[in-house]
Amino acid sequence: MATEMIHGAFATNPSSGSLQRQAEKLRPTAGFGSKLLFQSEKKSHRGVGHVSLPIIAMRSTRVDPEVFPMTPEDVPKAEEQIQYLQTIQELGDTSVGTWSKPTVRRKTKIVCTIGPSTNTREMIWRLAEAGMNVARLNMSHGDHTSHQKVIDLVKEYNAQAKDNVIAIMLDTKGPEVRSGDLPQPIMLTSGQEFTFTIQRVVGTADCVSVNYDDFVNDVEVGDMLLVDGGMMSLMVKSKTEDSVKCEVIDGGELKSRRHLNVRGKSATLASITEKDWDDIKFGVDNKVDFYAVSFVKDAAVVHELKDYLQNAGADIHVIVKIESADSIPNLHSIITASDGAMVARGDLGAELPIEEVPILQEEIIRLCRSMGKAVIVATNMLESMIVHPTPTRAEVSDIAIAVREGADAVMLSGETANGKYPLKAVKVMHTVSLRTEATMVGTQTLPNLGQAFKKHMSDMFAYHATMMSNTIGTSTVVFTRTGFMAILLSHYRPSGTIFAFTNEKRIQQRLALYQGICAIYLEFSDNAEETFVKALALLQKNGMVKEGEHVALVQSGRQPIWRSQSTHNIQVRKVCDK
Ligand SMILES: Nc1ncnc2c1ncn2[C@@H]1O[C@H](COP(=O)(O)OP(=O)(O)O)[C@@H](O)[C@H]1O
Ligand SMILES: C=C(OP(=O)(O)O)C(=O)O
Repeated sequence: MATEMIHGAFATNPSSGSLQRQAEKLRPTAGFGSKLLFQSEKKSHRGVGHVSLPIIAMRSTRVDPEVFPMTPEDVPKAEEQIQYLQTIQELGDTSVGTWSKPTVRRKTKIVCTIGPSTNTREMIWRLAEAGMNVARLNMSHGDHTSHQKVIDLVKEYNAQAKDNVIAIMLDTKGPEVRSGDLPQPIMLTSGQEFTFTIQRVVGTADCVSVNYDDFVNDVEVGDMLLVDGGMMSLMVKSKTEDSVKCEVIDGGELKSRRHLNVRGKSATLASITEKDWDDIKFGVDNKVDFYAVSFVKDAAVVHELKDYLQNAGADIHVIVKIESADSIPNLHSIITASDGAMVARGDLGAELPIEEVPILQEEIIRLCRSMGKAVIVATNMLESMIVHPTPTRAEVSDIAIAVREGADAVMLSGETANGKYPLKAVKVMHTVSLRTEATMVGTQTLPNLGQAFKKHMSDMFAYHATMMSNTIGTSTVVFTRTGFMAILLSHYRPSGTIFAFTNEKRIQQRLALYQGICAIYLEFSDNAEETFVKALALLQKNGMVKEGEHVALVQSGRQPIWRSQSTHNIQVRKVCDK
């Protein structure tokens, strides 16, 4: 039975696309060489009911699986089973059992860009209370002093928060091409002539500077220039040594420092610029949790950054922004080298035809999930809420699609950075995600985690813990020092919350990005059982689990915590009053 379940984890997803098929080829074929023991234990502990279903794998050499049946009292009674099936039929849902009713928490995380609308103490607090999980600092704007202030405020918030800590993501400016400063916004009208110059000048009604000296060399007559992600477009008509003359095709209002893209082309600049290295060092000094690296084109740049971080002794995860046309042929190697990816739809939809964006979004999410990497969907999610208090129906659908596709997080940019309704935008994202997730219970297919976890014992335990918690409709409780096991569980997308206990504040903060994880700081004691009891009591005290509720409890991972007692351990426990 156990062996069949393991194979089930790697079953082919019939709806998979080409990238998934590629990942399928990498799937593990061999078993895990572990010994499974199903045994019952009736010891009662303070705040914890009977240990009903421990599954423990001892460290062992390869042996055939040996399965012991559950004790009769662990098998639900016949009438309970009938009631359970009736509930399933009524709800049209295959995972929520009658064993327990866990509290519903939002699983998809929310990334908020912090800017002039939200960079105060009051707004950081209110954003966090409204549902922000990750604060994003866009290094294309502001300076180190203003970003430092935000980092300090988030850390101050985290110091007093329990289960709701906020991760910090530093987004590099990268080799982005932007128009220069204008004294005030100007109107571009279709048919008019307009010039971009590489000279550092303040813009006028018919000319603006560009921040990239090779711009003149990179563009050719006939190229289509997109301003502000395609809000305006201009056709290149002629070039001189330092300027590019264009005809405005689609006009609009041009403001200071807007994105400039050439349709179908990536700038021939290194992905990490001198300014970026300076910002990266600022991130190391401030111990941020994630870098979002702009305009990554190949895996080499990710390796370069990871080497730098290792030499600096910095434990910061690297999220690659997929936004460059050049990155698409290298998607697999780029994502393999990284800790996760962001579908940066703004620049992506400017460098590539816009109709490619939803297709790439789906494929990038699928690829990340098959490889056990985090994935964020970004840009324009609630764009109209920058100026309006309610979203368009299309924006609501866009969030629902990202949630259904299995993104770890959805992101707000201008909506929270400089919009009029930042808190309302977060609330909309929260409620739409929660509502969508409620329709998905038990329907999320398990990802093929590919070769990253090939033959790793923890992979099998994550799979079985997910099966157990889905079958009986429980939350999962995991103990993790590095975050590895919690992240692995998250990729299996169990239907209940993953309560991840860690004794590292940094890990608690990092886990804020991952789907379904509620990370809680806890000092681990030398004794495993004492720690389990303390963790369940804490969950109960905070109303995260209720008396009578079951939880699936996991102790596994790359660095098992209580190594002397066992390396891997899954149990089902019933929470009961002291
Ligand atoms: N730290 C900041 N300081 C000032 N303005 C900011 C900051 N972060 C964001 N903004 C403003 O919010 C807008 C939307 O944020 P974002 O989408 O991250 O930027 P962009 O689209 O320019 O890359 C920016 O264009 C900028 O006007
Ligand atoms: C997220 C994006 O990047 P940025 O906001 O840095 O332009 C994007 O292009 O969609």
